[in-house]
Amino acid sequence: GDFTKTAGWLDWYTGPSKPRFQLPAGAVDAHCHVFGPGAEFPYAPERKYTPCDASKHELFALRDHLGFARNVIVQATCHGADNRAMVDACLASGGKARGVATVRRSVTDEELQALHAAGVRGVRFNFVKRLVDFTPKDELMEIASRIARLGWHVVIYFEAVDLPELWDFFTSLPTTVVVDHMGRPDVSKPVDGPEFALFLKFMREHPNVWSKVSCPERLSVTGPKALQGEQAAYRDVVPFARKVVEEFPDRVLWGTDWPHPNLKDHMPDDGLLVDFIPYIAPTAELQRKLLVDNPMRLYWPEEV
Ligand SMILES: O=C(O)/C=C(\C=C(/O)C(=O)O)C(=O)O
Repeated sequence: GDFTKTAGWLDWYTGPSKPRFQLPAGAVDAHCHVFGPGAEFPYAPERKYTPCDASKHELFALRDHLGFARNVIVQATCHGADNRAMVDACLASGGKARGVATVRRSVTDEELQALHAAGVRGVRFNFVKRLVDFTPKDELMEIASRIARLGWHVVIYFEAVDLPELWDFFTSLPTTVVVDHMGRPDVSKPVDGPEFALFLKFMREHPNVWSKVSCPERLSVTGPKALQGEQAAYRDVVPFARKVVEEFPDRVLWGTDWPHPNLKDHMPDDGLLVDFIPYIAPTAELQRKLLVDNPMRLYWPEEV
């Protein structure tokens, strides 16, 4: 396959800083990926980008460097419905990683059982048009019904402008639903404006809906530069993420999103991303729920 990087696709940040923020014991990086290595785990022919290789070894080294105890490894679109790289990393983690897979309606019950045995606890439905082609809703609902019987949840990735048209489908899903990156709000709009209000309504009216308050680097207009003094990096994202954490403290997750696919203008220092957490979860209790209690309840319920 073609292992060259797509134009402008940045490699992840080499030598991330040590976070100043001390993660609580047992913290979970609840959104990250492994890519390839392409020679062993080829990228999907239908992919819309070709990443650089990003192995389980580098992921686990980052986990230890930042102070996380566990990972949730999410299938990315560059591997399509070929979950082998993610499964390989889960199996190599010694029980410290769970997975979220991508499956098609053709997946067999035996394949689902094998994914469960490897530590998979959810499937991912991606609606971001630059990443995937359209999948019929009846196929997705069929998959959701099948995996619900395994006790799995559905992770959804979509852009805020598409929430209205996806609303009926999302609110019909028969499982816990976890939204990636708050549904990508436009943070140049007011946090109390109608666009973000629709997302908050989605969570308010549907207690089965959770959200990751991750990826400020994807959403921010002000960027990674912090103002003098106490201002956070990606300060324009803080009001949005903090609102979700404070209103739904038991239904939020956080992740690095390493190795940060498809970022073009800058590559975040993962240590800096961890230092963003206290700005959006300002108390020790909120931090413990966000980083330990919530991901453990969802991914390692047998240990809670
Ligand atoms: O990694 C992310 O969560 C975000 C992106 C990519 C994917 O999720 C993917 O390829 O599956 C993106 O916004 O490009």
